[in-house]
Amino acid sequence: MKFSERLQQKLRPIWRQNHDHPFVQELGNGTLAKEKFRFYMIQDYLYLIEYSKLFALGAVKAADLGTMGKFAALLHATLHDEMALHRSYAARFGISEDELEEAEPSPITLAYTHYMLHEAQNGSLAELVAALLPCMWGYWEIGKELNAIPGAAEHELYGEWIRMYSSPEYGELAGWCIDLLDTLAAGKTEAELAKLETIFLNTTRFEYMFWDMSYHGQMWP
Ligand SMILES: Cc1ncc(C[n+]2csc(CCO)c2C)c(N)n1
Repeated sequence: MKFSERLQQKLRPIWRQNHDHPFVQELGNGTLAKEKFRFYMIQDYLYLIEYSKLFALGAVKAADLGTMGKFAALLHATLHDEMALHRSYAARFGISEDELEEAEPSPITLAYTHYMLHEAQNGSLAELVAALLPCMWGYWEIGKELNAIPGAAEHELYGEWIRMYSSPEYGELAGWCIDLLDTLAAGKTEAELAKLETIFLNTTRFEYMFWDMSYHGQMWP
C-alpha cells in the first residue's frame, strides 16, 4: 500500500470533520456571513505568506533539478495566482494590499504556520512535504466537493473561491505532492513513517482549527 493510501485511510474521520465544518458547508451553500469570509481572507493571506516559504525551503532541500523547479513553480503560483484571489477579494471588501500584509495574525495562524516551518526547517524533505500536503490535498478535495453543489461555483461572492480550488491545475499540484511523498516514504523505517504520519495528522488538525478560528473570528483572548 502506498504511504498516501495509509494516510488517507487513517485520517478519513478527521478529513470528514473538515468538510463538515460549518464554514465549509456555508461556503458551499452560499449562506456564509460575509464578515466571516472577510476574516478568513485576511488570515489566509498571512498564512500564505508563511506557507510560501515552505516551497522555497523545498527548493533548497530538493535532491534534483526537476523537484527544485517544481517547488520554484509552486512558490510562484502561490504568490501570484493563489494570493491574487485574496487581493481581488480584499479589493471587494475595501481592504488595501498594505492593510492585508500588515494585518495581525491570529493565534491559530501563528501556531499553524510556525509549526509547519519548524518541521520543514528541522526535518528532511519528507517531513517538509508531510507538513504541506494536507493543505493542498484538503483544499483540492473540498474544492471538488463544493463545486459539485448545483450553483455553488456561480455564487457571486464565493464562486471564485470554489472555481479556483476545484480547478484541474490545483488537482495536478496536489497529485504531484502526493506522489513526491510516496517516493520519499519508500524504504523508510516504521519509526520514520510514524513521524511523517504525526506531522500530516497535526497539519490536518490545524486545517480544522483554521476553519473554526475563521468561523468564530478568534483573535487573542
Ligand atoms: C489554511 C489554508 N490551507 C490550505 C490552503 C490551500 N493552499 C495553500 S498553498 C496551495 C497550493 C499552491 O498555491 C493551496 C492549495 C489555503 N489557502 N489556506
